[in-house]
Amino acid sequence: MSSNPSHYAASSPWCVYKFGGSSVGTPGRLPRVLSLISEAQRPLAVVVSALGDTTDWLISAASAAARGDEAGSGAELAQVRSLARSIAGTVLESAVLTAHEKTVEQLLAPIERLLTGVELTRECTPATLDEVLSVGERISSELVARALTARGIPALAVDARTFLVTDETAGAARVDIEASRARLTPLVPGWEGKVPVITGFIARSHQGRTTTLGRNGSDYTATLLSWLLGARQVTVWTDVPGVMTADPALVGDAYPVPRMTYAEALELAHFGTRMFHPRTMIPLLESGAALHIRGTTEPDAPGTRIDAEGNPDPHRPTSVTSLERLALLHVESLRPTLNEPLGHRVLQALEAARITVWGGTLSALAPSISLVVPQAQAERAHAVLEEALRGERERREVRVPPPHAPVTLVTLVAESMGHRPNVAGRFFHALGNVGVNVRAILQGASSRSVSCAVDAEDTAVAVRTVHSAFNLNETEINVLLVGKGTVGGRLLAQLAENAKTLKARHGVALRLVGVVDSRRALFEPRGLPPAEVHARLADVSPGNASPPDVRPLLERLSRLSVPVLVDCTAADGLETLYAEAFRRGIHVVAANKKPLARPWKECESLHGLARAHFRTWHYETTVGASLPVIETLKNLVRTGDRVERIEGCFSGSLGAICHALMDGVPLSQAVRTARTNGYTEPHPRDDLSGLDVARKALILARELGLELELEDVAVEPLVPPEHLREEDPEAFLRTLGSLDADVSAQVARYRAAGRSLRYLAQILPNAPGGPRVKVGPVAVDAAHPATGLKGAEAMVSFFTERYREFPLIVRGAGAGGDVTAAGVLADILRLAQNVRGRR
Ligand SMILES: NC(=O)C1=CN([C@@H]2O[C@H](COP(=O)(O)OP(=O)(O)OC[C@H]3O[C@@H](n4cnc5c(N)ncnc54)[C@H](OP(=O)(O)O)[C@@H]3O)[C@@H](O)[C@H]2O)C=CC1
Ligand SMILES: N[C@@H](CC=O)C(=O)O
Repeated sequence: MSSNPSHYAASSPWCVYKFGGSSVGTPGRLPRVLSLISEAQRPLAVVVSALGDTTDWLISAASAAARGDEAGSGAELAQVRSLARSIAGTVLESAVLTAHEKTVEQLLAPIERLLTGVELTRECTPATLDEVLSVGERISSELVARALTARGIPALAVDARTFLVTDETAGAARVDIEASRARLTPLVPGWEGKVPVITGFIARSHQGRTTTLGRNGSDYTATLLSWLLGARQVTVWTDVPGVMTADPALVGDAYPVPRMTYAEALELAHFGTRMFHPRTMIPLLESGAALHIRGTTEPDAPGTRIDAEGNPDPHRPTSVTSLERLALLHVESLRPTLNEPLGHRVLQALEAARITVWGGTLSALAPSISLVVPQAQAERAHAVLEEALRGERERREVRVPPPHAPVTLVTLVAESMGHRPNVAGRFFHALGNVGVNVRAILQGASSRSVSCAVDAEDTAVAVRTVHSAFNLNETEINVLLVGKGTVGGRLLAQLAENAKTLKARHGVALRLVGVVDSRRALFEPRGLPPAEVHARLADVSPGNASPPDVRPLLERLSRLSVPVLVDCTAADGLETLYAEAFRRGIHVVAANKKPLARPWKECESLHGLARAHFRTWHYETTVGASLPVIETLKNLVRTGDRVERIEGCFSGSLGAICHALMDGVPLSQAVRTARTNGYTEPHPRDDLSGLDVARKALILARELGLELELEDVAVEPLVPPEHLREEDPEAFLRTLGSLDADVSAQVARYRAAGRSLRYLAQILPNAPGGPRVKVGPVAVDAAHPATGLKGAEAMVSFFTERYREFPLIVRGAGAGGDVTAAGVLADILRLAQNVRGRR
């Protein structure tokens, strides 16, 4: 190839369009292709691929023939014929159609004969296969040229074999550019005033054999042609609106990159973008022509322009790719130094065995080596290394462990890598934050990309996380909500109300992907509109399991970026779900106190599990709804203060009930009102028994590091225990009526004595004889700080070494759907803040 770019620099008025198989071979799309051609500037050369899946069918036909399967081969060819006929039928009138069908038959006849030969010899050589495949593009170019002509656009079908000259390599031939130029030059005047519709992918060897140009060969034909014609621009029309920031199948928010350099495109092609083959770029690098990738379905969208300049904006988007089905090979040194560095020998051995090495890390001094190879070649590569390092292994100098597979190579292609700080830092920080285990790090020598090998199961989350850390102004959080009652219901409303502000002001895109209640489950990874959840859930028929099994949903949730399980139930046993969530890399935000009140050891191991998997478990709302009680306590402990006493009214419902009683409201009515206002637990018995307050006290005590159990909390219920046996909440409320008179009389006595009924909690970490925690009703005097509490107000006073004279007091609404939901939302946002990949 030429080493003198200026000699063949893009300077002619020619433009080149290339249309892929789905653009020309999907019913209904060809008319759009014809319109795009008719509107394009002239002179225009068009390159086409084979229609739809024609190439795959031809490959199958050849394989069937090689097996001697005449019927199978015929069936595949019948598909080729049928598609050619049906697509032609959409754009050609009957007279032209008949002529076209005749041409198709003429093109297929020699291929059928060739396949008969293959059947007889039971062998399809690569050269024969090239000949068979060539018919696909020839049918396509005949069709498009005819359809253009029929629309009054002069066009002619051009077989690229008339000018593209290659070596003899079958399957991926090398183009002889000078010989091709010599053949093309005399042909071009014949194209005057017409659109040449040229076969992509195929060429002819010096010896006159049909050859093909390998994967994405038609793109290569188009860029080669642009070079030969001196065209300034090649437009590749595809199904997608340009080169995307990530694979849209993995990342819903991926968007087209407006501009990039050839070098970036090459890097992307190398590391997994299936849109173009690195070879496609070579003619462009030589001539300086721009490559434009545009979508046939959105022809007015700008698409992606690839040229020498790329995008000068320092905040331009960055692309993330993934290359899957790989394996990681290690050579581990068992000695601090070796006599001879191994890198060269290792690479040489793998190269001799024709094993593709996608990348690796090795250094001149440290002998340990990591290499990424195709999974299909991993076992062979392992054997090759064992053999190559036999001496070292026998001397116990190195170890070659079995390959680790499957892994995926995740690559960030960033032109700015080399000249902007913290690109790699942000890449790894983002992955670390979502707990993706980076198994090996590879930085390209071009300093234009950074790659790492991750376990295959982490592919989606890794790609999404890196994509959002670099390309989105927001952190995307995916929420699975369990429980949609008082708190969960208000959370849904707040998600609907605040979504826009959260995105615009705080850069957080909160996506609700699933909702579960006691009977039904709904999951939609693309997101559920929170306002529609109640109606959508009502449409789901309850499954056999009640409550539904949430574990399969965790699997799906874990594949999304920043997955969060939000527990707004009061259900028992959710600790097992949390454990499963942590193991799967899912964060937990909970209003449910029960998992925190499990036996100390169990609870500690759950915290340990969260830490081990780098997950967070936020539960601020479990004490005092959205009052900052737990965070305040954590801060006191973190900053080295010594907590001497915690006390207060921890229950919003009991606060409201006591306050109503003092106002002369009967107990049964006070409890019913508290329940209606959403202050009580699903079963109000949990409040009146003191159990709910005991759980809160235990949660705070454990935050102090006290190894206490729920049974260690001394609990005095608000009403006598014999009235706390009814299981059904409604029936329970009715039975409370029998207590109304006694309770009212008692409260009247307190009032007469200038006292008020309050339900207090006290934690004494340093009490003589060991920590003491107690909760129960107290008739407090007028001077007591709890006397002033109104309605559902809660209050937590921290008496510490630093806050001895004047305690640190947290006070405010201690229950209610709205405040609690706001606290849950705040916990989710706190998590978002922590996991955010910083720019
Ligand atoms: N209310 C408040 O002021 C505060 C409450 N909290 C805590 O918030 C949690 C929720 O309270 P609240 O909203 O009042 O309770 P609700 O009874 O109003 O709602 C509970 C929800 O959980 C669902 N649910 C119950 N069991 C299961 C299960 N096993 N699996 C899946 N879903 C289940 C229920 O389903 P279904 O709809 O089918 O019945 C319902 O949607 C409790 O743990 C409470 O302690 C914390 C602070 C304040
Ligand atoms: N039932 C609880 C609700 C919050 O945890 C209370 O009354 O405080």
